[in-house]
Amino acid sequence: MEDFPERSRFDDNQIAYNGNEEFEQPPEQQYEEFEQPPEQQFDSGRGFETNHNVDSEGNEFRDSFNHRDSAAGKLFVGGVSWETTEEAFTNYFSKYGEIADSVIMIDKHSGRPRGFGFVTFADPGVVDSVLEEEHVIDGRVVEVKRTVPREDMGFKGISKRKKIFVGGIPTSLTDDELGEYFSTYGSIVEHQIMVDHKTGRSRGFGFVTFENEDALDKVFSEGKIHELGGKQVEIKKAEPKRGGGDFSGSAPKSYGGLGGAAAGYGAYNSASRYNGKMGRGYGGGGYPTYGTYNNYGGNYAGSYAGFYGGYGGYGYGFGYGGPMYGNAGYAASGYGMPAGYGGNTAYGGGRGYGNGAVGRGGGSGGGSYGSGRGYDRSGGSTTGRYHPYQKPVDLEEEANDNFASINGSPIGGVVMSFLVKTTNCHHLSSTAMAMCSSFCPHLPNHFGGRPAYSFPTKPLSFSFKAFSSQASNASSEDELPTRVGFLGLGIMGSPMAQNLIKSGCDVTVWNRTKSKCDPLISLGAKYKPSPEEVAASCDVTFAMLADPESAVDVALGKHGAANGMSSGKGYVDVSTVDGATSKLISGRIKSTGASFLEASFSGSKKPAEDGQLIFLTAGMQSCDKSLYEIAAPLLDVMGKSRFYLGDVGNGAAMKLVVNMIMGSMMASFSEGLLLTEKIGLDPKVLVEVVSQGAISAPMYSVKGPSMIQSLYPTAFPLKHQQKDLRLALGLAESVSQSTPIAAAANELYKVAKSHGLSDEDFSAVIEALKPKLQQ
Ligand SMILES: NC(=O)C1=CN([C@@H]2O[C@H](COP(=O)(O)OP(=O)(O)OC[C@H]3O[C@@H](n4cnc5c(N)ncnc54)[C@H](OP(=O)(O)O)[C@@H]3O)[C@@H](O)[C@H]2O)C=CC1
Ligand SMILES: O=CCCC(=O)O
Repeated sequence: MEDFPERSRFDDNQIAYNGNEEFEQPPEQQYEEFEQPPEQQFDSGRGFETNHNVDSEGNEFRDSFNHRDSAAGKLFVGGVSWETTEEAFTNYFSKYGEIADSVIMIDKHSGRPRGFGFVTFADPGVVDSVLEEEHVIDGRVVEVKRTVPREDMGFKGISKRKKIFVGGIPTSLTDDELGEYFSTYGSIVEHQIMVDHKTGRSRGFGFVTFENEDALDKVFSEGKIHELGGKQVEIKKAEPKRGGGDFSGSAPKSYGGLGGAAAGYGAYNSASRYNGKMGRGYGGGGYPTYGTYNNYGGNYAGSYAGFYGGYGGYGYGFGYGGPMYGNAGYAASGYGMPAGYGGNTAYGGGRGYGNGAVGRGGGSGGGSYGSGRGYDRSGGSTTGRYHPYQKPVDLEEEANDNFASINGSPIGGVVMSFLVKTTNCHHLSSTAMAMCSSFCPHLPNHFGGRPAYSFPTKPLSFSFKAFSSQASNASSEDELPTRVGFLGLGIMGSPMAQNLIKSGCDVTVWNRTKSKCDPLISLGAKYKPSPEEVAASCDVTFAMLADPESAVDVALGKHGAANGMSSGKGYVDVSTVDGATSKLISGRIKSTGASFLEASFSGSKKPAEDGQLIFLTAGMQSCDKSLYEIAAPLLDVMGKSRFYLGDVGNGAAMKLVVNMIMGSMMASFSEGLLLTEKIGLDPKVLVEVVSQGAISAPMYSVKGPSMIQSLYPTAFPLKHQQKDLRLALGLAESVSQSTPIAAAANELYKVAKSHGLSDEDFSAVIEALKPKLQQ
């Protein structure tokens, strides 16, 4: 699904910056290791945040008192309901003694509470008794922790910032050129463009350390955007790394998933530390800040939470990384919550799981690469080894990990039915692994896969060969084709084409409604007045059209793309269509001597903006192989992973199955929301409850709050969801598979459409269940 980069490009950083503006910190810092358990991260309270969340203008937080003077009586209070007012918060604690100060932290961007606060007692002596008790404010159990002055945490000297992060560095820029540019602001101690350790290619960002802070002031006095190597780069103050790095330890001291950016302490040693409360994942500060739907784990989890997940918001299992994205696994007994609370881009890559009775979260996420490796297989020692960049993964280790997670996962049933022996599958996730067939072919060298361990074999009834790959590994050696066409600039096509442009491709666009081309033209795209002319002028042409009819029309109609195709060119259809349509287009394109690739995808608007789509490709056989290799780096610009599913039609089929599930989930969720309300319960609480349990899905947490308000900002139009259900039902029919749930859901979407909700987000299906629409 939607919303949620390693590429040797700025997109890495874009996720952190452009995709979600919340984070103040460059990715490198977001991924720095923690050495503090969550409560200590909070411990320093505003003092801490002063270091980490306040931007260069220093205006993020209310600051009504000096924490250094008052730390003795100061407590951190986490898990505070959004509903709780400061007055209620203060009143609650006043029963323990005179309050010197109290504050609920507010997100500076959204103005919303961040789910935690601080209370300072005039008499530090009362703190112990407060800590001894359980606290419930406005119906919600809150966590109260002692704070520790930052001075005691070994972060001294942190304010001496002389280092900047530079993002968006053109890949052609050299280290020397970086140094040369910034040396005009002052003496430089060190400068470095970060490179992909595997390929040696620039990752599009770097660091410059000045000799003194004056230089820093000078460089920032000219703004955060500088022109370097002909491109605009963005500078940020960098935070010094703190210690830590290896989180190996014994169970009682282990942290769940030390992951990436907002990494989320998966389920921080829940049993022992939290007296048996399971799965208190301190996520990437996800708790209070619901992003928009589009943001999924992104905004939501990491949202404004300050850059180290654990610091800012107070996870409580609200971040994502849940089954759909994060592969946050579930322990067979008692889970460690679907911990991964990603940060900024936060699809928690988290592998939360645990084999013992003690759930260990596997929080992760954070940007794209939080490895979030915290887990505990047996209740014994825990390896919380953290590496800022998860990729490449250790196949064997990960395979084992994922096996554990699959077993207990709520999607386990589905996944297990796909489980087959895998060889040479470059593993991405449990889902990805599950997709690899026993016949997984030898991947092209650039896939770099190593033999993985074998899952228990269960034969597939499908004959396709499948493999998956994480985007960055697959195409690292490939060059981007220079001339790329893009047909269809709707909700999805526009951000996808935009990412191609930003990555340096020479993009030519066309859209039926020409005005939608204008923003892309202003970004540097060329325009051609017909699909035919786009195809004729490009090496590879992508099509992102509404439905089978428009996909056929644009590809095969008068002045359609096929007319401009010829040998050596490629056509990649990324629209959601049925297999038959895909085969029809493929056949006609191939008849021109060109190649065809099917590449539908999962993910919606925000992942499209963030280059985090999940491609479901097919059609590499025979003549299309080279197109696959050519298209792969382009798909990697737009997406985070690719599955290869075999013959043309399989990509479409997989996409339809995914969307069939999604459509039913949304319909069912809608019923639940309305039922909750009808029986006098708070649907907001339902959203919270769901988000903390096994059925958690980003979709619910992100869309739920707006659905409750009858708001449906469109990310995925309802009409397309109904189209996908219709096509999926056709697919099911073709193999005599019974799909009564999807059929019922389809009817609901049809009702919604008939009431004019076609262009609303598909979550508007809830309206079809409301009495006024049912009459
Ligand atoms: N939104 C989402 O979250 C996702 C959508 N998808 C799928 O991607 C496809 C596009 O989705 P999305 O961008 O959301 O949809 P939009 O409705 O926003 O865009 C549809 C695009 O198709 C074009 N189009 C429609 N009819 C015709 C036609 N007859 N001839 C030529 N062009 C036509 C539209 O042109 P014009 O601007 O002129 O109307 C527009 O460019 C759909 O198949 C959808 O199911 C897949 C994954 C996620
Ligand atoms: O086809 C649309 C899928 C939307 C999503 O994956 O969030």
